[in-house]
Amino acid sequence: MSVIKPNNRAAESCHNEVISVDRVSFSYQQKLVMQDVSFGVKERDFIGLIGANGAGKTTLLRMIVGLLKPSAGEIRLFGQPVQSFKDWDRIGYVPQKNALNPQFPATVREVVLSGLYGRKNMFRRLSKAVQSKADDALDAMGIIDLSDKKIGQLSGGQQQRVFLARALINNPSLLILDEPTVGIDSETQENFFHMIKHMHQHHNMTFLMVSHDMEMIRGYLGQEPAASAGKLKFYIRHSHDTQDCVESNLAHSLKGLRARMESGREVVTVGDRY
Ligand SMILES: Nc1ncnc2c1ncn2[C@@H]1O[C@H](COP(=O)(O)OP(=O)(O)OP(=O)(O)O)[C@@H](O)[C@H]1O
Repeated sequence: MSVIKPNNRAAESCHNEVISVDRVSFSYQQKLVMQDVSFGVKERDFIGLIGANGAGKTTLLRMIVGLLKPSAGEIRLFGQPVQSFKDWDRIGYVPQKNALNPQFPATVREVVLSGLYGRKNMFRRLSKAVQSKADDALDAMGIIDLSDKKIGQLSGGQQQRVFLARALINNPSLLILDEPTVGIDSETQENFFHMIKHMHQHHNMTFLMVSHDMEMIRGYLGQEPAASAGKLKFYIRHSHDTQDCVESNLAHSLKGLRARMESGREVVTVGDRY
């Protein structure tokens, strides 16, 4: 049995849990891939998931995004069981890269817009607002100039940026990335990591990322895994913005106090408590 207890510091934080994996096991037919795995991801955490080939990393991500069903246990997203979760716009998922056929007919813009397919009928004329969302995502990835190119004709690194732009079009708060830099040259890899660190630190996004790039993982998330389950290892960097937790707790107390005062249940003179 491998159980990762939700991390203590994260459990104390004021941030909500965005992913909760509770005693999950999974088998493909008779083949047991993982057993009794538990872990939690809080808002603004950055989790690096590491493990040897075949350890079950992709399987775990596919269960989290609802593409596979656990054989046992439960997964919750933003507090909802994954099987009844509807708010997929809050999550961007970039699956493991597959080399695209150079004849693949879609343009970069069409691939990015397909991130909205769940909600939009693509046969309708797209509104200006939707087009501008695509522009924003393309711009954020630095590929706006490639908008009208066929995606199959781009390099691996450029294609990966397109898939990330597709995941970003809904402005998600959680990004799940499965080996996003496989097959990408080291300079592009470095730019890519720079970009996602920036999104983590300045746009308050939460990340769950599978990677074999130990240099990046150790450099950003620490030298040692914070937890492990079977062959899976979890490197974790929490949000350090304790200040906004303090402010959020204070705002919460003040709101409660105001409500009590308004209902006449409590009389407080300034200076009584603060
Ligand atoms: N569709 C499938 N049917 C049967 N077995 C599968 C299937 N997909 C994966 N497996 C097996 O499940 C195990 C876990 O696979 P998974 O792809 O989750 O591993 P991984 O840790 O992501 O590996 P890698 O680092 O190579 O991407 C492997 O032994 C794999 O062969």
